[in-house]
Amino acid sequence: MQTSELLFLQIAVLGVITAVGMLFTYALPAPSHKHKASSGLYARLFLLFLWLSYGFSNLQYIDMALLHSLGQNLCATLAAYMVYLTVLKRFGQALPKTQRLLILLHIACIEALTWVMHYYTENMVFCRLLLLLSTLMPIVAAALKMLMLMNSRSIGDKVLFYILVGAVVALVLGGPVYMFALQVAADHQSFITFGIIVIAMIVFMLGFVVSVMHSLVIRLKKQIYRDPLTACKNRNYFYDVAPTIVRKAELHCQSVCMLVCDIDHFKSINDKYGHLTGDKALRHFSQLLRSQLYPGDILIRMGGEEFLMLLLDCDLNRASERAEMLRQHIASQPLAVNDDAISLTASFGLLALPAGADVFEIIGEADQALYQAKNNGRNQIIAYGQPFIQTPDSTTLPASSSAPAPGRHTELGAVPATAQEK
Ligand SMILES: Nc1nc2c(ncn2[C@@H]2O[C@H](COP(=O)(O)OP(=O)(O)OP(=O)(O)O)[C@@H](O)[C@H]2O)c(=O)[nH]1
Repeated sequence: MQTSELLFLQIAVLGVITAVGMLFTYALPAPSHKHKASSGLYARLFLLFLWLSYGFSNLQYIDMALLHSLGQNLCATLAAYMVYLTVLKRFGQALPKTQRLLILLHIACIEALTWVMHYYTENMVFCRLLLLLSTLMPIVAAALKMLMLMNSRSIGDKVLFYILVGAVVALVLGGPVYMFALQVAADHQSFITFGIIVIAMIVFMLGFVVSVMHSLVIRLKKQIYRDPLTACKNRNYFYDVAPTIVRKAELHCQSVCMLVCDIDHFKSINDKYGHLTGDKALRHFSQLLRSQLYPGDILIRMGGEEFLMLLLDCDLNRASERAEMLRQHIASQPLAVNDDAISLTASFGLLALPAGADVFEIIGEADQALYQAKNNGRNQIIAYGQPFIQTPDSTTLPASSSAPAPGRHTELGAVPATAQEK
């Protein structure tokens, strides 16, 4: 096979790889954010310009040196800027006007310098040096941008960042060797360039895809665990994540309390004011709960008007104080609807988690305490297995016969002193 045929074949194969890569990006889920959605376009343009730069690089073997240098420098620099733009758009950022002008100026300077060098000297060293610096600059800028914007907990972002750092290192160390020291026959050099470009395309596209897919997984996880009405965590979160949180707290020797609460007579709000106002009341209620959370606490809407809180690093004494404060806070913050004020109260079931407790089983006991609070007249707190009942006026009564029997969890501690003193 002749050299020209071989070159043509390599350009064609790289064209097919470019086309497949470009099609592949269309299969990626497009984010709704305008700038983020356009990152796929810039990734495709990166592939296209890299392919074109390979095409132009091969013109040197058929005596079209000026076109080769002008085309290669232009397309390789544009490909490097496409990497920068892909990163910028991945994080939803627009390209500032000044940067746009600087990029245009940079490209115009490169083309002018390339042309001048060709005109005055046969020496290609300057042209190659120019190419190396021109491609290096945008990749370094992309790596720095990535460092500033990336989510350090996202594996996808980390992969893309390390790929960019790898590209910078490869350009700095390998670029001069390849451009100035490698003395091989034309068809061999073209084949090496072909290999380098294919690797650059595959690695960059893989990094881009991993980064996009991983942020999609994070987004989906957020949605799966989020209650759309109140923006609290939902029951899925309780099933999937709560056991891990409790186990971690136990490992750090922290006590954990579970507080379930339920709005009293919520049905009558729906019946009297309608479902939309009922929804408003749920949002209002969840905000009241959220406003009383401490860092590390977890608030979950278990369904309907029932919420669950995991109070971390909090013993039963402190939890009963906090539940009482919460109860009073809810009762003192009616929901304003038109000219009306809908007063809300809630009933609470409280439980300190024994070491090694299964949260899925223990929630049944917290629910029993909650039902007890409802049966006792609502707007009160019952601690499961504790011989006291918290009444609406904050006085503590000894457990009546209707209170939950001190049983499996009496070892959790004595009646909270503060509650008894009140
Ligand atoms: N507006 C609205 N209502 C809901 C939602 N989820 C559940 N509900 C209603 O919440 C009401 C719950 O009623 P019940 O379980 O009888 O409880 P309650 O009226 O609060 O009475 P107690 O809990 O015994 O004090 C039902 O009417 C449900 O339709 C929701 O997302 N929005």
